[in-house]
Amino acid sequence: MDAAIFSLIAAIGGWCVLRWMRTKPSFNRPVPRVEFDDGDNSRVRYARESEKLIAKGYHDYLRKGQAFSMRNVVDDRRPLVFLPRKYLDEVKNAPENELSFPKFMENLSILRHAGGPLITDELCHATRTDLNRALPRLTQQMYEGCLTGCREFIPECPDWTSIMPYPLLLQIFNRIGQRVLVGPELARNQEWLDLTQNYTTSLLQGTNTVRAKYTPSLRWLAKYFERDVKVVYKERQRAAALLEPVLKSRLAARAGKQKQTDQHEDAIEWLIDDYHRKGRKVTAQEIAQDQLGLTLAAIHNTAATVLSTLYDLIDHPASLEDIRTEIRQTMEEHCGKFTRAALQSLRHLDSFMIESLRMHSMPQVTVQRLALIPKTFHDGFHIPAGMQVMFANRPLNHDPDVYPDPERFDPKRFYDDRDSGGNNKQHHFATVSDDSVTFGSGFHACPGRFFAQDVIKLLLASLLIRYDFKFAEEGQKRPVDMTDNLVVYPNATVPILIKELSF
Ligand code: HEM
Repeated sequence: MDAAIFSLIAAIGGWCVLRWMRTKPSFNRPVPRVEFDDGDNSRVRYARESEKLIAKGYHDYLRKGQAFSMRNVVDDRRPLVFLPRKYLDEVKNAPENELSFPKFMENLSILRHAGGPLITDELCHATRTDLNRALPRLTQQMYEGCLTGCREFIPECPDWTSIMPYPLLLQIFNRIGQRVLVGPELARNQEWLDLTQNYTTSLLQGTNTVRAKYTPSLRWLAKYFERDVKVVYKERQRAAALLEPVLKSRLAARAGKQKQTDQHEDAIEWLIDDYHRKGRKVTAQEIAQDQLGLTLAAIHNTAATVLSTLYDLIDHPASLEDIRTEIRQTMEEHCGKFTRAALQSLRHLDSFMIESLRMHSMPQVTVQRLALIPKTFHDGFHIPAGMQVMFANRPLNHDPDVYPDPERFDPKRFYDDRDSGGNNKQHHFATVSDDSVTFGSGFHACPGRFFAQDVIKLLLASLLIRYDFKFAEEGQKRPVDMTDNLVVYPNATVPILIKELSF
């Protein structure tokens, strides 16, 4: 009996040591930890001021080719490891079983424990392949969606009228986005629209609660006790219930060979295709998970990018006029319609959007990966399994070695480059390169960026040719951005003035 207890204790002890060894960071070179100097390194401080620390780490270490680490408020056992650019190629090309983006996301947002959708292969495939192929055919439909959205959500404003722009932009973008993602059956269903619009906020609330109240090993309990997490699960169930009849009818149409599939060009159809290609039956629960995953990836960050660009346009009235003229000319040339080619010819707008995104990029960090096994880089630098690695995006966009005079907003910074450089591809809004990682890099680079680019242009075109905008106060400038952990948002709490243009 004693021997059995002794063996059990020894086994548990051995398991603890092994676990400790797996989780204990063991870099083979110093990876300095960057913290606030005044000793206040609280969770709240990180949520609000992480930008300062990342900028400090970028300046003190990354620019010199050395990695640094920072507190990980999601899991204190594993700090966030920021890598210098010399490792970008190896990270972006690393296979999934070495450095994983989906696993990173799952860990960072505690998706599994907060009821959030996982990033599935099917949802990535639908975006990367099918959505991007369909985009040229969807341009005019999306433009009409923008016009209808503007008419429906923006109040009549023959004189200067105060509006809160973000909720309006969000509603318009969600309407257009859902037409492409979920298709015609639910794109005008108010319950679906409310659910998808609110889902990101519910999930954020759920993950914040789980983070704040539960240590990593007890997070699985949250779904039984936490109201915020129960709400997320309930919304997911409701999404599946709304999708069930749509899925049934689409599958029935396929079975009856009514050729109805030809009529649909949306993510439901692409997802069904992908599940079937893999020989799998698809359920409403799975489609709901993928639809909510797409909603999460697409809706808020694109609407916030429109808001951010609009703020910059108000701050630069001469550029706004140039862009308005460019849009009008393009529309005349294309008989009032929008094609992909017409969108691509909006070069002033494109250059302005890239500059706005450079100055105010929302993700502070991108190309984020979880090391599933230990990884050794070309120069011998070694990171242990379990580390979360990433690249600092915002400081790169403000690095004077990459962008001369980086704090100056230059609306034509990328327009001129396109003329002189000969390599037009280098400077389109959706382009990713080693100098521009706002949309990530490598295989996992945001597959929705072309869709985001097109809708942002269409929405701005619809707004600028119909309305004038200004800030409420004389001499007022763009409000200061707001930080929430690793994301920086345009401040959406400020009203602006809008007025219909007279022709
Ligand atoms: C301005 C808006 C957007 C920004 C700034 C943005 C940014 C990003 C970033 C930084 C990543 C991670 C890339 C990496 O780590 O290498 C990503 C991934 C992703 N994005 Fe976007 N995104 C935007 C809009 C969209 C839209 C509109 C969609 C869908 C229609 C979308 C779908 C996705 C998906 C599915 C992934 C995961 C890709 C994968 O795992 O392979 N995004 N996005």
